[in-house]
Amino acid sequence: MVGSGLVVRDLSVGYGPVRALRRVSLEVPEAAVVTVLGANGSGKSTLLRAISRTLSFQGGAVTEGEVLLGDRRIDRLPPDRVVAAGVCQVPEGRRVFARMTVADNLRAGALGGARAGRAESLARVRELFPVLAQRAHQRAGLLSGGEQQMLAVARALMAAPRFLLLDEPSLGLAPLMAERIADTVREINDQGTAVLLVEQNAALALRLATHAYVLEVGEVTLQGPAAELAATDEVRRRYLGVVDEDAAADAETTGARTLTRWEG
Ligand SMILES: Nc1ncnc2c1ncn2[C@@H]1O[C@H](COP(=O)(O)OP(=O)(O)OP(=O)(O)O)[C@@H](O)[C@H]1O
Repeated sequence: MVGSGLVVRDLSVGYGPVRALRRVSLEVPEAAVVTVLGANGSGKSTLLRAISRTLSFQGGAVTEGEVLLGDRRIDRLPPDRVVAAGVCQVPEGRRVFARMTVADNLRAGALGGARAGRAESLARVRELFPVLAQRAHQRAGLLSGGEQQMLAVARALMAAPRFLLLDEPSLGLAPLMAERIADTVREINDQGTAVLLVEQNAALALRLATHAYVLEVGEVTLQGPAAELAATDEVRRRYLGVVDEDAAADAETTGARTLTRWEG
């Protein structure tokens, strides 16, 4: 799969004098689910913004490194061209257009994608999220928090991305709704879309992902197969401890063989 995936290489990012990422490297193979775990402020959103080229809207800039999609560098493209290249971000905080209808939100999402695939994309999101089809003519601001998150994901899918960047999709949702979102992420991936998932809910993220990275203060400190990462003392204590002991216990049996510790 190497060669067609999304590759971040030695990426450093600053917001003025604030260094938010230091030489971060990561790979999302085609059709994989990869997760990035990290505490508040560790740089997770910054990483997604750097890939989607929306950093400048937040006053940030890449200072070194590159982002590749297959053999093509995408770190100099404007954000709409990144979408057209097949990489689409769902930002944190379910930013839907609250005054617009559900249907118009979806139409807005399709603007970045190829015109030819629009009907197909719409059929796909209707099937994934029947509730959005039922509420097509309702204002998006009237949807529940979980439904708004579905709409944010659906809107991104309208551009028919090959790589979906998800920023904390479970944030602020009740456990049952978070599970539904997780099921949807799995289904989206089953349909062939690769997912780069940023999450504070490590138990949920490690269940979905095949490969995981831990970011601490802007640096990758640990990476490896998700099951093996979930078995490490560090991840269990810092990211799984209180959240989900069952996941940690399951993971314990898998052992940790191929983890790579990154030394600064
Ligand atoms: N627009 C900005 N201007 C200045 N500094 C910023 C900006 N956005 C983020 N930062 C800083 O960059 C670092 C990384 O922040 P980032 O939001 O990427 O972390 P995060 O892991 O996504 O955190 P959270 O889970 O709280 O969203 C933090 O030190 C943060 O204060």
